[in-house]
Amino acid sequence: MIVTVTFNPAVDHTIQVDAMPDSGTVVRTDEAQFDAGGKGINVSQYLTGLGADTVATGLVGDFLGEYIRSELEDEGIPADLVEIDGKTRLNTTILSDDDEFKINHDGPSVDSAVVSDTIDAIGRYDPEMVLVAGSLPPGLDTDAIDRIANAGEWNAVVDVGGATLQALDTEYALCKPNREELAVATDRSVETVKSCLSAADVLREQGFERVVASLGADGALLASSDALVHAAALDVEVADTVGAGDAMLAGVLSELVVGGDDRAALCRGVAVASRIVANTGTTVPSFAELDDSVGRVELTDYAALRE
Ligand SMILES: Nc1ncnc2c1ncn2[C@@H]1O[C@H](COP(=O)(O)OP(=O)(O)O)[C@@H](O)[C@H]1O
Ligand SMILES: O=P(O)(O)OC[C@H]1O[C@](O)(COP(=O)(O)O)[C@@H](O)[C@@H]1O
Repeated sequence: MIVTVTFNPAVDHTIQVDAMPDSGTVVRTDEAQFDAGGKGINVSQYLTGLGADTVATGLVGDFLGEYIRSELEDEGIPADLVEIDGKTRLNTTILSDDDEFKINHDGPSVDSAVVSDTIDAIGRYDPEMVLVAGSLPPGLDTDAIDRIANAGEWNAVVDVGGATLQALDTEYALCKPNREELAVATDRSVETVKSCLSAADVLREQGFERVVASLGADGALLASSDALVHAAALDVEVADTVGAGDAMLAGVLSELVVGGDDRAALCRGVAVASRIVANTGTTVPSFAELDDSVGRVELTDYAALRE
């Protein structure tokens, strides 16, 4: 069982326009989508699609919080959400030609008492893994994440911003930075795949047993005590990349939780992500013939870099 924690869920509004408006003009479109989102919620959605056992926990409030609750229920995603007084946020992605513009709201202010409520919710499921993912709403700091990691016997996993990664103060089983977050967390250059692999090893020393870094169109890498390996991205027609990192992580965790090894986990992560980037928004796609996609992921071993 993998429990996900989203302290700052969002409704993802994805809108397609022919061209971005000029100042003072209006563009109209009939292509708009509203998805229940936030990183942990997305991971639980993809895990459910992959047939893995998961429960989504997190903080929701007001009408957009209700929308998230009802979407998860309609989609059959197990959830145990904590109700807050504030308003769940709306995050907007505008797709125009080949461009993608993302606007993320900070989210509602919350009281730190919600951390104990969240720990109570997690405790009801006795999970092997607990993932804390996404930004922190105003009112919470990195102590909230460390508290979750230390509250039970579970393997703690994080997918948070680079500065947050740097500020964490306990041991984690895995973290999933993207390229920019890897650079911020390590203060290192990440221009080449080799420099990303070295940065991932630096991050491991900061208290992460495994580092899985997603590198957009350059694929992903995994650094652990057993492996230093890069996987190329699959060649797919990209609709948008919203949820790509969450999909990668869902693929990786779904393999690790059943005892799969690092290489198999990385391949599955890349294969799952390739299905999501081919889809608009964060809708769960079909995972039919996923094993074929997993088999097409090309791995390069970089263990020699450590010698
Ligand atoms: N342009 C792309 N073509 C193919 N796969 C992609 C592309 N962009 C992202 N991906 C896949 O999605 C994964 C996560 O993407 P990334 O943009 O690094 O995540 P995040 O959403 O966390 O920033 C990548 O590791 C890759 O497998
Ligand atoms: O909590 P943050 O960092 O603002 O991110 C939240 C956003 O990220 C998402 O989870 C998508 O994440 P990725 O594109 O990084 O996979 C959206 O659903 C959500 O709007």
